[in-house]
Amino acid sequence: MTSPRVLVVDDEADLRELLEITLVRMGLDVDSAETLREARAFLAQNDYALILTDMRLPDGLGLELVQEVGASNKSTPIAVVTAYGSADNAVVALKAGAFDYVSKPVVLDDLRVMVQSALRLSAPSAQAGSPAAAGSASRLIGESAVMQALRGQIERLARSMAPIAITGESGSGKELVAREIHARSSRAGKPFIAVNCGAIPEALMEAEFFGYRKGAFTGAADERDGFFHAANGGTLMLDEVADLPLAMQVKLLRAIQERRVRKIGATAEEPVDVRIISATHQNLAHCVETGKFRQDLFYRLNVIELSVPPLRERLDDLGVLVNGMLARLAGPGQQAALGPQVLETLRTYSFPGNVRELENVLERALAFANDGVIEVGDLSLKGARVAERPAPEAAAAAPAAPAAPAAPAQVAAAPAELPSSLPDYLEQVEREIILRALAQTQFNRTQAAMLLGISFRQLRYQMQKLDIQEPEG
Ligand SMILES: Nc1ncnc2c1ncn2[C@@H]1O[C@H](COP(=O)(O)OP(=O)(O)OP(=O)(O)O)[C@@H](O)[C@H]1O
Repeated sequence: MTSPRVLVVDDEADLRELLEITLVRMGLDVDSAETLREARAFLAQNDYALILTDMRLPDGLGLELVQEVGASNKSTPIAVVTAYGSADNAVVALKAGAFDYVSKPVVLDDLRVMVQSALRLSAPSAQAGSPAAAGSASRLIGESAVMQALRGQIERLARSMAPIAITGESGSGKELVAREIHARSSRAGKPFIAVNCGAIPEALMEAEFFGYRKGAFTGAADERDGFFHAANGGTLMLDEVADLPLAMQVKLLRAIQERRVRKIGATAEEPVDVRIISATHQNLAHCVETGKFRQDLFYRLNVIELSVPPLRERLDDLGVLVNGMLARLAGPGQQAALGPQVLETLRTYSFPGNVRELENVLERALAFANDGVIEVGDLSLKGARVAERPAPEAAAAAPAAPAAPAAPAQVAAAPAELPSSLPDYLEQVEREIILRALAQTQFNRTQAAMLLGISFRQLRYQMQKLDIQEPEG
């Protein structure tokens, strides 16, 4: 079996030699070129598992090669060597389609990690074993034109290390898209860690992201890894990234730029190999304008933007989405289907909560449905005018009666004032109880969470969900 072949393009003899030696020691065959012209000649003759090019070459920029390789249909991973401190070059190269970059002076460990990652991409055996190549069922449902375009982008982006910023309304599928990118990448065998940046108390953030050494602070009884270590070799998704406090943004930028993290209480930094995907339903550029988000971190995270369209802009997918969800929601051996006009009714709804709301609507409707067949009356769509269902007593009183005909006008309204929407009612109750607990504890969320027997994070999450804000001042 022949060794994978790598093309090194660099006019600096010392660096070229260092790269060559390192790659040969990794068991690779290496060709070297000093100019773009030589590189093109090699590329015309051979297929490479990886191309590694310097940015500045005597007859042009390495970037040109990145673009040419990207435009060819070979999809060879190409990485650039960038000058020290030249974050701009790295970002520009990644935007142009580079697989990854290493900065000068080249740290050999970083180089090896990058090369191995590239080789996993080109190795046919590795691909055959990966869930992606096995044609693994994608959880991302949808055949509309926008979804097909999104799938194409996912496939392409899965082959690079470029940071991706996913935007889209709440519940539109941002996390699912991030998971899909990870699952289709050479990192699929390593962890995917999703972190809700808004749900971590500020005081714990550094420890959560970077970990800590034993004894680093009171309560640090054992050494602990942070998210970066946990995601090593894989993907770290920073969800609701706009919620990061400014102080943490600085530390995160450093970690992303240096690809190194220092645990609290540690003296040395440790290398981490993590692909960053960020997501937010806010307008991050606007957060930069208002000073809530650092421009430099924005620039680093936003190398590639991916936008997930809201469900109301891809209603063509409603049918397949519903089928996929019902198949999952129906218990084993049970059926779950839509009755007449249900799909049409769903089509008229705007789904402010997007796919997550659709899931919730179906789950709830299925709980009300007879024999697993959801009727229009089983749907409860916020603010939508949906035909009323017969009063529950009518159904309960005649359980044997098959599908009662349309509600007769004389069915009396329930005397005990049933809520018109159970979820809305429960939200209201939940809000009142949380507010009472917060009032009792002068808005000390830790204590309030304890009073309610839930974790701090759960409370914070519920507060966000119900839009409960701490009073000013
Ligand atoms: N295209 C899709 N096919 C199947 N399920 C989907 C699709 N899009 C979203 N979902 C489902 O909808 C739910 C919400 O998706 P997800 O958590 O990815 O959204 P999000 O945009 O990250 O939400 P948030 O902004 O609240 O973090 C999940 O249960 C997910 O599995």
